[in-house]
Amino acid sequence: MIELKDVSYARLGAPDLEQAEAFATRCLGLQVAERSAKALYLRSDDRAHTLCYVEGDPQDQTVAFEIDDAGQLDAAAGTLEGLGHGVHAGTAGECAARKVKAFIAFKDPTGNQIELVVRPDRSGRRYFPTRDAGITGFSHIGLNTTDPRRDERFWTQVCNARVSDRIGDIALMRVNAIHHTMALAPASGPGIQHINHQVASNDDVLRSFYHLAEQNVPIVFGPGRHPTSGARFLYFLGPNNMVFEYSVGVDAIEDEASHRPRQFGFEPSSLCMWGSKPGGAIPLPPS
Ligand SMILES: O=C/C=C/C(C(=O)O)=C(/O)C(=O)O
Ligand SMILES: [Fe+2]
Repeated sequence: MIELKDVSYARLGAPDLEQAEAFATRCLGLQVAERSAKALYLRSDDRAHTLCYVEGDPQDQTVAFEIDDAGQLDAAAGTLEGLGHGVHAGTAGECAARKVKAFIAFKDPTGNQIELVVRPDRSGRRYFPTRDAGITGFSHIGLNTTDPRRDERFWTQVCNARVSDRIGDIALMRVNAIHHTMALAPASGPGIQHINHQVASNDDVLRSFYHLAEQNVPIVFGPGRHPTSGARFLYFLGPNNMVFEYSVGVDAIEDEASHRPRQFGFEPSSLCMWGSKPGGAIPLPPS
């Protein structure tokens, strides 16, 4: 079994790094860790980076998960190869570009680009963004799936993901005590469906709602509260239509052994207990 410990970073292709930087710093509230002509590294917590925009095609989207050590990385490569997944071991240059000691890259059954990393860099400096969005860290991702049952089997039986809850066929899966680190969202092809950052308080969610609306950032869902994890949330669009989420108050799974996934219907009330519906925000009064 491949033992995922946590989500580590997302790498997104972007044709316009300046636009990505403006969004990340003025809207989302990340800290620029490093910038070069071809890449922009962003921090959201004590890690050296958790999001990297790389000059290129926005369809090029990768998510990385941390595993414990090099021995487990070798074993993971063997397991994946045995199952017919092509595995690429990161070169020294590729490891440096990801700020990790070692990694392997492969595609999940939908074709999502996944990296497993060992010893991602931490920063000795405190995370200190230019905009105070109250972010406490990169927490989970939504991953597209073209076959939810197949991909749930892959993540739970090959990796150590456990289903915390399901909404219709959307599995919310954990790899540690946090309610979910990944959510599988039915789609017609691979890709990252959304990127979540936790914030410190309900106030942060609502402050950002007004801030983002003022910056003309499209709000696509919320403010609301998920019945599944209990989190208060806000979803909005970033560069190249990537969906970002702020949330606060995601449940922890208290007792790993006794937790049973709950089944929610695929309907608006399963997505938000306050009545918000995906696709539209509360209209703001004219200023
Ligand atoms: O629309 C449902 C989303 C549920 C949750 C949650 O329970 O927190 C998410 O954050 C998610 O799937 O992204
Ligand atoms: Fe989410």
